[in-house]
Amino acid sequence: MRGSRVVTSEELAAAAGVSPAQLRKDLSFLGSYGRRGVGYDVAHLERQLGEVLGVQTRRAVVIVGIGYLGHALASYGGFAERGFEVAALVDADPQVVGTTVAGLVVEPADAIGRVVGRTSASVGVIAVPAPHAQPVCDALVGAGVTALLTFAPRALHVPEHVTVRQVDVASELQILAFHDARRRAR
Ligand SMILES: NC(=O)c1ccc[n+]([C@@H]2O[C@H](COP(=O)([O-])OP(=O)(O)OC[C@H]3O[C@@H](n4cnc5c(N)ncnc54)[C@H](O)[C@@H]3O)[C@@H](O)[C@H]2O)c1
Repeated sequence: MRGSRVVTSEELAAAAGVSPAQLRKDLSFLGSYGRRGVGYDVAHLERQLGEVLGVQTRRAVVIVGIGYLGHALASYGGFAERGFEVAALVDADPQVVGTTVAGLVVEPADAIGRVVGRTSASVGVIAVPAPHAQPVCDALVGAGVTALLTFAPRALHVPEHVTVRQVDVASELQILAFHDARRRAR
């Protein structure tokens, strides 16, 4: 697909791991219809998906909490190709502040307002211990962040205009264990 001008639903379906019929149906919901016998125009499809997913514009991301998880996230190279730029890193530990991680100097927690203002970040990633997650969330929201991804195992309270997604790997493992146990019991 990379470098191609057109792509068939069969090729896209194979890449996505779904059936061609399902893929055509899903894309049709987004208003994308391929040409019979030709396929989908790649550039057009990319634009259309970008519009629907709201990822056309590059978004700056601030990661708060540069411990094990924050380090791994900051060093992950895969966000840029999805339109997210890790623009700043923040931590409360004086031993961590001032160190360089993935090419960025870690900034102090009391600078969240300035950091968000400088980077125009609309996305905040929270990777601090659970008891600190709400104050960090409040600081990010107060600074203008409207989308939050939190790894802390704690429900966050946010105003209506803010979207929160919580990643809970432990829950995913529990779900996996549940399905595995059921399958073994059969
Ligand atoms: N969802 C998951 O599957 C999953 C997996 C691993 C960890 N976690 C969670 O992610 C979070 C981070 O985990 P970790 O292993 O990286 O922890 P860690 O202790 O290695 O790192 C936490 C970092 O947050 C910083 N911090 C603490 N309070 C802060 C504040 N108010 N402002 C800014 N920085 C602050 C600390 O200085 C530290 O560097 C924890 O809440 C943990 O429970 C979730």
